[in-house]
Amino acid sequence: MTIALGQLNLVWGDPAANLAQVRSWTAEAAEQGADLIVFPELWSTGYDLARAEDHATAIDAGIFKATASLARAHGIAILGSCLARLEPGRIANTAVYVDATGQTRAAYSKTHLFGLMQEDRYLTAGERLELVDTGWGLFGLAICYDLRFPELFRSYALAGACAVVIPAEWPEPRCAHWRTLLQARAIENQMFVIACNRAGSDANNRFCGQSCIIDPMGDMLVEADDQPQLLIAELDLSLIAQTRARIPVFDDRRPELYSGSNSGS
Ligand SMILES: O=C(O)CCC(=O)C(=O)O
Repeated sequence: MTIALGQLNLVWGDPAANLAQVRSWTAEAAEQGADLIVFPELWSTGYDLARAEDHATAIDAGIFKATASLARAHGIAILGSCLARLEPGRIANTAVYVDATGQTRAAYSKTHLFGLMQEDRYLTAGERLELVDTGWGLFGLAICYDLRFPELFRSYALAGACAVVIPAEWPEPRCAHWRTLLQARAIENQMFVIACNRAGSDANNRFCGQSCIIDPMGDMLVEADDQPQLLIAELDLSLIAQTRARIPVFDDRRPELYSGSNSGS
């Protein structure tokens, strides 16, 4: 499976300008043979949450519909998050996976809202985790701040995920956390971690880029710097079984000793 990461510099509050960038990068990724392209968190608007009411649409309309058409036109799956109107009065930061025929296969609303970006003021948290069957394997969905919650990743691993995909807008001052936590999630769960951050700045933050794909041993298959760029890497999914056979973490777990939501088998 070949995966592209579209590390864009976003235009604040301008879905048309951001969609134009997404269009051209999707075409390029498809030309280069990618099966899936991942874009950053809230790629159509950035963190323009004060105008969330204006930007949000149902996941079968607006920016989501345009993304589905793009996927169909180029025969490539697309994942990234945008503002979604889930029901009247409820707006969420929602990552949607559309397959290469333009079908919406999964929608995950960020379950851990990030107070530093005022998400708790404007958005409603998602209430469930979401796995998508990509045709190559099950991928778990997470968004940015979710990275700080290892239980979410372990839940996906226990449910059979071979990768977790993470669109993000992760600010520069905590770049070391981004890199370290992504690597830890890949190593501890012996799965692929596919993370697409944004580049550039908005009025409040500078973002660190460093989008990457990490394999089940924790090795970087591809890694960006802080500039806008399109990255492409091929995943060898057999590495998951190889890694788990060599270091059998999942056989050696002692769930009976753990408390909390991951105490099951
Ligand atoms: O956890 C962090 O430091 C960054 C999280 C974040 O920027 C987000 O969730 O949008």
